[in-house]
This record gives sequence, structure tokens and C-alpha cells, in this order.
Amino acid sequence: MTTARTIRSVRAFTVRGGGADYHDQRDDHWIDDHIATPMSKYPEYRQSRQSFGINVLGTLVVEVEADDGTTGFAVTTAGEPGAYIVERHLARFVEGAPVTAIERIWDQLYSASLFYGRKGLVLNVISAIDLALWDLLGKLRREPVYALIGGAVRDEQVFYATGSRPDLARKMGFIGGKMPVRHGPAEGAEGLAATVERFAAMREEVGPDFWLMADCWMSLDLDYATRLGLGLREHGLRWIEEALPPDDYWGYAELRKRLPPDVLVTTGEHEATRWGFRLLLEMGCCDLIQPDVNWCGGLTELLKISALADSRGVLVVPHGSSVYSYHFAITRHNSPFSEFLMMHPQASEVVPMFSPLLLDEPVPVNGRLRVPDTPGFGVRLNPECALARPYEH
Ligand SMILES: C[C@H](O)[C@H](O)[C@@H](O)[C@@H](O)C(=O)O
Ligand SMILES: [Mg+2]
Repeated sequence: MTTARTIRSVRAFTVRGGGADYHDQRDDHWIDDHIATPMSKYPEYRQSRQSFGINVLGTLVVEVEADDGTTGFAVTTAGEPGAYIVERHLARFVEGAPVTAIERIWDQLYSASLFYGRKGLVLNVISAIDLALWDLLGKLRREPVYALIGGAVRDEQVFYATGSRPDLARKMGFIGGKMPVRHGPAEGAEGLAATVERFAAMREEVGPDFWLMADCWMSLDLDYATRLGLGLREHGLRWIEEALPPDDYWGYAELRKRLPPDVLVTTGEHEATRWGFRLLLEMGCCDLIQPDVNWCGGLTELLKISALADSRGVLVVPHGSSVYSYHFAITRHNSPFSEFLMMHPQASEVVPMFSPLLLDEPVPVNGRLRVPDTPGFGVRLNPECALARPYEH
């Protein structure tokens, strides 16, 4: 009987090179090629996001083991600092608890870390622990996680692709392509014109109906974002994403007022908890939200966030996060499509998002995916990826 099972131990491992910290790539990858960021105002940090440390954390793997030896695991972007938080602080709320006590564990993890957490790294860690618990519960009950949270509302999920080649994504069957914006305000009118030209050329490639989106990765200011949104609108921009820093709720609300309704304003991948998303929704910051289930508080919190959005008719289109978002999105009416991050260095092939860390990681075929029925999240750790356990408790 599952409810009789308790959690015997929780372990935190670190690993480098792709995985959940998917920005941790080799240097010939599109994802690190002159993409605009809040650091782009400093020329020395403009060419490469790794130069300012986007991949400094690396992947955290959290493993939970039940008293019968069954294990579940999940991954996030947190590396060694995350491992420390698990082993030295949060493990005490997991070990000894019933495997079904997911809500109570979440509340204790969040409440006990409030004095130093609330968002960012700590919520990434809480997300990984939460997802590992759902993986364990699915394995004990021999059910895929999506079946534990209400079951699929559609047979398959459709995807847009994020990467440098929306023209190739269209040929692969994706419903749209999201390109990173490469120039921020510090590169002036020339940079803005270059972005508009790049979009215009891509629109020529993909035709009039294929969705094209711009991902600004928190790099712009309100005036620049307004001008860029209006400029790209001429080339059928579907949405402008994360134009401003995540804390500028007021800026997002104003940007949404300034842009015409056919250009959606989106954000959320660096937001966390039901309270953060409540603020985005109640302040009218965006037209759809993009929480990352490995960062926003895990599946337990994302279900709450999704209900908030659903009550206001707002779509939830999770940021990347591989199987962890697929099992969620397939069960939600207000998550009709998802993101797939093209992790091939030239964005010319479909490869697993968290490669090489997860075995059996499903990928969209012709832009769509049926979530496998394998218990838990249906993935295994690749034994060829060397894990370290820096803080054994
Ligand atoms: C492509 C973007 O610059 C980021 O690297 C990506 O992680 C994220 O913003 C996304 O929406 O996929
Ligand atoms: Mg984004």
C-alpha cells in the first residue's frame, strides 16, 4: 500500500555539461551566440552569456528513496549551492515523511526557507525535490505522473521550437519558432534595426502563417521594447517574451498597454510561486504566462499557478523543462501547446532537451508528442554522466 511507504533518504548530486542547466553548452552553440541580456550594456559580456556566468550553477539531481528501496529523481538548475540546501537544510522535511505527504512537504520546504528563499535558486531546489517526490509516487503507484494529476485532456501535445532556425523548425512540423533577440538598448538604433531585418528575412523564409516570436531574456527597457514590438509587428510577431527584468511588473503592465492586442506580451520563466504569478496576473503584465516547472516551485506549485491563470482565461505555456512540463501540460485545458528548446548546436536537429543526462527522454516528432505511459516521469539518469555528491549528510 503506497500510503504506508515512507521516505528513507534524499540525496543531492551535481553534474556538469548540459542536462537541466541547458545553457551549460560547448562554445559553438546558438544558445550562447551574442544573445541580448541584462549584462549586454557591458561590451565585455555581450558576445557570450557564459562570460557573465549563465552556466555557473550546473545541474542539481535530487534523488528520493522510499523505505522499500524504490527511488524517484528530478533535476534542476542549482548545482553545488542547491546540493548544500538539500543536504544541510531541506532534507529534514523529506526524510521520514510518508511518500504521499507532497503538499505538507512542499509547505515545510517553502516556509522553512522563506528567510533566504522565496524565488530563484531556493525555488529551483524546492522544485527538484517536489518533482522527485512525484516521480517516486508514480513509480510506487506504477502510473505516469500525468495520470496522478487528472489525466490527459488531449491525445498529444503540439510544440513551438526555440532556437536560431525557425525556418528549419517549420519544416520539422513545429507550430512556430521563437528566436533570441541579439541586440539590446546599448547597441542603439542599429541593433534594433538589425533585429527587425533578421525577423523580416525569417518571415520571408517561413511564410505568412508560421508563428514567429522574439525572446528578449530580460534585456530591454520599456521604450526599446515598445519600439521593437511595433517594429516586429510589421513582420507578424506573435509575442514578445521577457522583454524586461522579472521584477518590473509595472513595466510589463505599461508595455502591454502600449502594444496593440495582436502582439502578445509574455513572461514568467524566471517568476516563482503562486504569489509571483498572482502579481503578474492581477497587474495585467502579460497575455500568457510561461512558468518553468523546474524553477517555479515544482508540479505542486505549478498546479496552483495554473488554476489561478485558468480562472482568468490565461494560457499557461511552460518554459521548456522537458518531461516535467509535458506531464503537466497534457492534463491542462489552458496549456494547449508547449515549448521545445532546440538543443542541437545549430538548431538543425531535434535532440532531447536535457541531453545527455536523461535516458528515454521523449522528443516531439513532427512537432508533436504523446506523453509516454511509463511510471513517474518516465526517464532514467544516464549512467555515463558522472554525478558528484558534494555534501553528504
Ligand atoms: C533562448 C533564450 O535566450 C533562453 O536561452 C531560453 O532559455 C528561454 O528564454 C526560453 O524561453 O527558451
Ligand atoms: Mg524565454
